Amino acid sequence: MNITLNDTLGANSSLDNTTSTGTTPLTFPTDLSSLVTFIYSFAALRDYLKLIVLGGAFETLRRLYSFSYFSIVDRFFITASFESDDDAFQWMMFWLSSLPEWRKFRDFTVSTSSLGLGSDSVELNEEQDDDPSIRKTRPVRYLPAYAASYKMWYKRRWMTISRVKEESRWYTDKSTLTITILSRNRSVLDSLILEARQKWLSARSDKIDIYAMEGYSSDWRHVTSRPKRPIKSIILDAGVKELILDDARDFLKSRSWYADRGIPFRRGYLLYGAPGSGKTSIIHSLAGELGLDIYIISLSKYGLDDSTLSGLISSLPPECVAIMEDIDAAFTHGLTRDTAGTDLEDPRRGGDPSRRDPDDPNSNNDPREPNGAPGAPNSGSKDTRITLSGLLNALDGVSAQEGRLLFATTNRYSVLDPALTRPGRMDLHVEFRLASRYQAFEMFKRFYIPDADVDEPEAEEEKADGESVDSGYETPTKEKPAGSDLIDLSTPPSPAPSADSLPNYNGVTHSARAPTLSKKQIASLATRFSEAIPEREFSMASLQGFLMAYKVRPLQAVDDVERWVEDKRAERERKSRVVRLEEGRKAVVESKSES
Ligand SMILES: Nc1ncnc2c1ncn2[C@@H]1O[C@H](COP(=O)(O)OP(=O)(O)OP(=O)(O)O)[C@@H](O)[C@H]1O
Repeated sequence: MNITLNDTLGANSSLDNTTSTGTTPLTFPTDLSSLVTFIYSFAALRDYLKLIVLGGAFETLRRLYSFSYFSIVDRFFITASFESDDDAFQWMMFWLSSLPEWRKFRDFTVSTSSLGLGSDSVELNEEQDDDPSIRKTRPVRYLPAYAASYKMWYKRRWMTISRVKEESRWYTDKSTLTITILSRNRSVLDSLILEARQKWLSARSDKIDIYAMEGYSSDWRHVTSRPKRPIKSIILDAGVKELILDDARDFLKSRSWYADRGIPFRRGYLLYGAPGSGKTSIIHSLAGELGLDIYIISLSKYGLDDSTLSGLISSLPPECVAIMEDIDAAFTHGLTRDTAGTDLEDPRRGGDPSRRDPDDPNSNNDPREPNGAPGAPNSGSKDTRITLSGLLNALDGVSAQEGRLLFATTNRYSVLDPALTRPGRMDLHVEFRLASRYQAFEMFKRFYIPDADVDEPEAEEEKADGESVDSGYETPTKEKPAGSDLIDLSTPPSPAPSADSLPNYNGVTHSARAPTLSKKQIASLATRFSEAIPEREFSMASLQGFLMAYKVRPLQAVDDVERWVEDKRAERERKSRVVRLEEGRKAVVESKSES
């Protein structure tokens, strides 16, 4: 093949099969060096070639650099990532915000989004919290900025911290915190994480964390942190609180005792009885007392099935308080072993606790005498999600978590299947009844005597000037009140105060309206109040509701309580008449349609 080069600049070359006059015929190079010379003779190709060689060299160098960088990082650095929906992320953020170096950085994301953080210390200066107007907004937090990389020393080791935003499937604001430490020893990371967790825990010793089920998965999600409720604020019949608390404490100390005997290390508590009698409150308070977090299992949650439930229970932490509220309400007609399954969303089921009147005896308050027809086996709905056997398996199957305290509550004790309530699943059954006079007395006292006084009665014994002060407390006697079979009651025998011995209201503002009463006067008023409350007829929640309306008017509360009792009784009578009428009407319609 002949090639004709018709080009002086090299750019306008043309190749021709024919040799023409005035052109220099070129033969195509057959060896490599003449090929290079041949290509090199084209100016444009020459430039391209230079570019390719240079680019290739740069790329090779870049790859070499990143390869060596990452092999050095792999060899000499430790990298850990923390995801924002995980507890460890919160520990790290809390720890980070407590470092003096953190205060020196100048590049932040300022956000009111909590990212699930319960930590206060990532917020702005605490002094500003005192301003009541600020509490109307969500707390502002300094978070590590997305683009920034923070460099600092940790235990004389170089460390960098960065945060990367993730596009999540669920469109939630998810991010990952990455920490890189210059160290070949992983124990540095271990100690950093332990330190962060310890800091987090000790800063939160007055709070409990509450977790709930995450969507349809078997994961737990941090919902909120709450201040611990003092156990003293729960007023129960004498001995009940101590019984539960001592039992739980004893259980937590007995891991090896259980192991030695081959007994699964789990404890179940069934709190049953009247609505508004303090079942939920005591569980929260107890968790605080034991320093455990709360995990709420909502059996009636749409989409919960046997395998999710089992996954949830097996992923509980080694020590925690798990709560199943209204355990009967998860099933249409109560739990029986024959229950093939139930329709969780059936609005017709009788167990909707929100619709019950806590003080209405017709509303199924007394668990021993349930109003509705209990325990009818479910015929098996197509919407079945959770079954009794699924629940039993989750409670004590092989995957059930060891070390947890499970609290189940119900207002309808008698509809529960014995398999569910047997020892091993529910080891301790505690009944909560409507308020006794003792409880009414104690509630009144707690309501109007400031906390500090209630918690430290000894401090009141002697005044600074030596004058003794009656704390208003009576030593509990062994005498039992009429109608109470559970309690040791201290009924203060103090006489009702005479009208002129009571102070008058002395101001117009909210706080000034509250008269200054001595403990003795409060105790006397509490006696009058409790005498007006019929034994076991009203729930503690409704007594609390009544007193809330008299927040700073204890005298008026005592004056009005009898009328309130009458009104409540009349209202209850009215309601039960309506129910009877409706039932009568229904019966007539049914008998007509049958005939
Ligand atoms: N024994 C009690 N001592 C102090 N407060 C109480 C007591 N019982 C109820 N309360 C108050 O009543 C309210 C409702 O109480 P709680 O939710 O604990 O009742 P419950 O028995 O769990 O009711 P339900 O069965 O309807 O869920 C709370 O605000 C709580 O402070």
